[in-house]
Amino acid sequence: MVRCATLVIGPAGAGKSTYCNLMRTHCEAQRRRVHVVNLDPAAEHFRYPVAADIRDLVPLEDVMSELRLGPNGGLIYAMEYLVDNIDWLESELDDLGGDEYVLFDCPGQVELYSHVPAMSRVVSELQRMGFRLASDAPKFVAGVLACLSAMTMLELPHCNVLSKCDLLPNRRLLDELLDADAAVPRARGSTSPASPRRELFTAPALLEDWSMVQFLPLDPRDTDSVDEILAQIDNALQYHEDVEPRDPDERDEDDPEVEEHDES
Ligand SMILES: Nc1nc2c(ncn2[C@@H]2O[C@H](COP(=O)(O)OP(=O)(O)OP(=O)(O)O)[C@@H](O)[C@H]2O)c(=O)[nH]1
Ligand SMILES: [Mg+2]
Repeated sequence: MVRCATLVIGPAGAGKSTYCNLMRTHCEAQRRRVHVVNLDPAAEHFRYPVAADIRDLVPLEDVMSELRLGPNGGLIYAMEYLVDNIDWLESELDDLGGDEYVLFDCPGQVELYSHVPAMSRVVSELQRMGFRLASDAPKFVAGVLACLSAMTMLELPHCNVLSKCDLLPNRRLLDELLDADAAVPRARGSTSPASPRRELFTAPALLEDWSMVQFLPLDPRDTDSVDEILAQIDNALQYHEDVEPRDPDERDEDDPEVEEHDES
């Protein structure tokens, strides 16, 4: 049985849950079954069918009121509680059955990916369960250091997504920014005083020089941009190597059909 999963991480409001729903819909249109698991104890609304929900194990409100913790302390406690009760997640994931591709919609708090070991322990446990993992971070350029921190802490293949590119008034500027070969000579050769725009050109280009961080633009209206991200993740996970081909007419009884799901 192939078990592949992506951890979708990124700052609060970056678009993690939207990404999970978009990727689920996109994969299902290609007859690839995807499960989305909520690992954010503070989440409230879902636009995707939730295959497993950490709030069933440890609701954040209960942690905060019973232990008199604030939202951040409560979240860290909840993630550590998950690690201590990993059997619960293991059994939920076992129930999904079949060839699995799981998206984990993760909490946004950066400390979980920098100095608190809870998320890297979750990663180790998922690997012990036989999951091939990649992490996928919807972020903007300013998040690059947080992104590097998460990459080194989680030690997983990583695909960095620039979310919300549909909101850009000038997409050409972004494409120039992401074109490292063009940007480096321009930034290095320039004699003009440092400007925010020049800094923007230099930072991602140098990082790409060191093959550390690459960015993929995500425009939810552009199927090609979603395909490109999926292809990068599949490549990192070697997803297609072991997957059994499915009959195009085959339809599993438990194929998800719910398009809109609101827990509130
Ligand atoms: N235009 C546009 N809006 C987006 C995109 N992705 C997310 N949004 C919007 O951004 C807001 C936050 O998106 P979410 O998917 O809830 O972000 P999140 O990272 O899951 O947020 P938290 O779980 O609170 O950390 C919502 O209003 C989304 O509709 C995108 O690619 N384009
Ligand atoms: Mg979310």
